[in-house]
Amino acid sequence: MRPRIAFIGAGAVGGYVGGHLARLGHDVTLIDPWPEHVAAIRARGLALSGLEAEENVTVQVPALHLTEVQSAFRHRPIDIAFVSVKSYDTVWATHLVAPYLSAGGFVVSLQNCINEERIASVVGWGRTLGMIAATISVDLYEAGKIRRTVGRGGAGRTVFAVGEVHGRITPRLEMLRDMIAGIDSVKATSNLWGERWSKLCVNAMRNPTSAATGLSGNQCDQHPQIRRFALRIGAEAVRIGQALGYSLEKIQAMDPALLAAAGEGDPAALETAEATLLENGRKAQRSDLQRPSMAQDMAKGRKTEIDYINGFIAAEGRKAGLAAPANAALTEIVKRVERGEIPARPENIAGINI
Ligand SMILES: NC(=O)C1=CN([C@@H]2O[C@H](COP(=O)(O)OP(=O)(O)OC[C@H]3O[C@@H](n4cnc5c(N)ncnc54)[C@H](OP(=O)(O)O)[C@@H]3O)[C@@H](O)[C@H]2O)C=CC1
Ligand SMILES: CC(C)(CO)C(=O)C(=O)O
Repeated sequence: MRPRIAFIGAGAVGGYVGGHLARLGHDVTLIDPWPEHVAAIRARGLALSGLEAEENVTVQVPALHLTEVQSAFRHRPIDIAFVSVKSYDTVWATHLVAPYLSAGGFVVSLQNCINEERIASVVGWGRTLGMIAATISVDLYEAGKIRRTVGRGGAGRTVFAVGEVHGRITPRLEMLRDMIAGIDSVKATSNLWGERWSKLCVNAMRNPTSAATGLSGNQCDQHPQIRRFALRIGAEAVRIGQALGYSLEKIQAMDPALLAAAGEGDPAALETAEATLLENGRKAQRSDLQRPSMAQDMAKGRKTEIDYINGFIAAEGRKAGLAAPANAALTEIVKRVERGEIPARPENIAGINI
């Protein structure tokens, strides 16, 4: 029998992955708190788009509001529950589906940041897996409509990674990998924690810079001061990750050592790193519409994940005895923009003097 799959959070990432799995014939149900989004999917299907015409599809997929979960699942338990809400919503989202998991059912964190422990606090470590959307960028720009703003990865670029918390490659992990492979390139990793911290470094560099300035991903890379500040953010995050014992992967196509040296001002490393950031956008065909999820939140007037990204890095740095002044300063700036105290503008970062 096909595994019964539920997505708690059918926003940009949950909706994109869930919608494509449904298109591929999997037994998917989307669950979301935004009533208009659920109503739009029910009325017109979920419209998914990308840079190429063949990526544009409308998928008919069952969509539930949170209040409908108990009646939908009480007789047909869930085998795979993807949690794809913002980090601050992780615990309640896991509680929502925990009672409906089948005997072998498990929960996958399809999120940024490091939320596996939050999920495990509800369902236990044995039922917790991680999935990293490493090089995708999507946004829920209108109820029922999600667009991808970078090119497909295919053989040239691995888009997703799935991993067990203990690092072993298990049959259920291989099943998950094979399922996701229908959407885009994916690897089963034995280094979930290293992948998680490496993606945290990417998010720390890209998400708040765009959110605090109002610039798109491409504009941030093209702005010399913001680009260099992002490298400094990345360097602090790398040093702290290493001090905590993570085995880091490449970060935005850079070796962690190169990124750290660049952010700390080594001229040769800086030149290579800056060129790499600019080249990445071209290679990924990043559209000028692309804005990281935190910038999307800011534009929608929604709460950001800043405390789970740069704020978390600074807090972990304190534990490791390493200062993270750039991450701490950017956390405060994002919070000020979020509270409406200052507008999002390039000067917020270009003017930082630490
Ligand atoms: N977007 C991306 O490209 C990527 C995101 N991620 C990560 O995936 C996780 C989920 O993020 P993402 O999918 O971007 O989240 P979204 O913001 O797109 O969706 C999350 C929830 O936000 C609400 N929401 C979104 N837009 C609106 C709107 N216009 N009006 C009302 N409610 C809205 C919905 O519920 P509710 O109102 O209850 O919140 C929705 O379920 C996060 O951890 C993120 O960091 C990872 C890789 C890439
Ligand atoms: C697209 C990407 C990689 C940008 O940092 C992301 O993860 C996000 O938007 O949260």
